[in-house]
Amino acid sequence: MTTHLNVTTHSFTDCRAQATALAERVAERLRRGLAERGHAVLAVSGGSTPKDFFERLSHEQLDWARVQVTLVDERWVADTDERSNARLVKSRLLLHAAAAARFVPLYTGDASPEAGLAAADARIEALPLPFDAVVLGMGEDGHTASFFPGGDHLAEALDLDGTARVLPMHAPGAGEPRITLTLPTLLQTRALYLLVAGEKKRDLLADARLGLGAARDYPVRAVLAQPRVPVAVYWCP
Ligand SMILES: O=C(O)[C@H](O)[C@@H](O)[C@H](O)[C@H](O)COP(=O)(O)O
Repeated sequence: MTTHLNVTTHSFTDCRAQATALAERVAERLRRGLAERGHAVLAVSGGSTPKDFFERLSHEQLDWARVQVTLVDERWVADTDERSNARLVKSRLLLHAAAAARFVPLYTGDASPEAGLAAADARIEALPLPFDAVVLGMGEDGHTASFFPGGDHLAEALDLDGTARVLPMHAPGAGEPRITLTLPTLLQTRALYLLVAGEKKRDLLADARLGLGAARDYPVRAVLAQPRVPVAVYWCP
């Protein structure tokens, strides 16, 4: 098997500069989608790293009313919960110019991700994919989206030949039940970004790229090693 590592890293000494650069890049992608197709679709991650990027992106001038924004994954909690990625996107991204965007949540209000799966799947199916841009993050355990080590649907979620668009995920490190877009769904994108901060994550990513030691099995390696879409890593200390 040939391993393709089509990864470019953009390193910044300043995290605000990183957030600004990625916001400009993503806005450019959205503008191109609007110009060429009349609409654009963006999928973003939750967590703490993208906050500055979201705020910066929210000020970009473009026709947000024709942009749909969804999540690469969601913690199965109400959108009022402080762990909710929807809450984060609403409070940090869908403001200013970006307040006009249409948000497509993954959380359905059902009791479990399994119970909400069909409805969440229908929401993603209704999007005019491919995405114009997908922005991933990464945890220090090597997870990305909700592709957690030891996750109950991990193999299925990473299967490039799989047909599922979204899957539930339960994992020891996940905190709560999750729902996640699968890797083949995330790779239906015109541009793929991985936004990471900190030296520990930089080293982990370097090991994952080379397939060294424990990093060989980190779920993020599946993103770095896939042959379909180049990955642009945006890193700051
Ligand atoms: O809902 C989530 O947890 C995310 O989408 C997840 O994949 C995130 O990107 C990483 O956990 C990094 O999170 P931090 O930015 O908080 O380190």
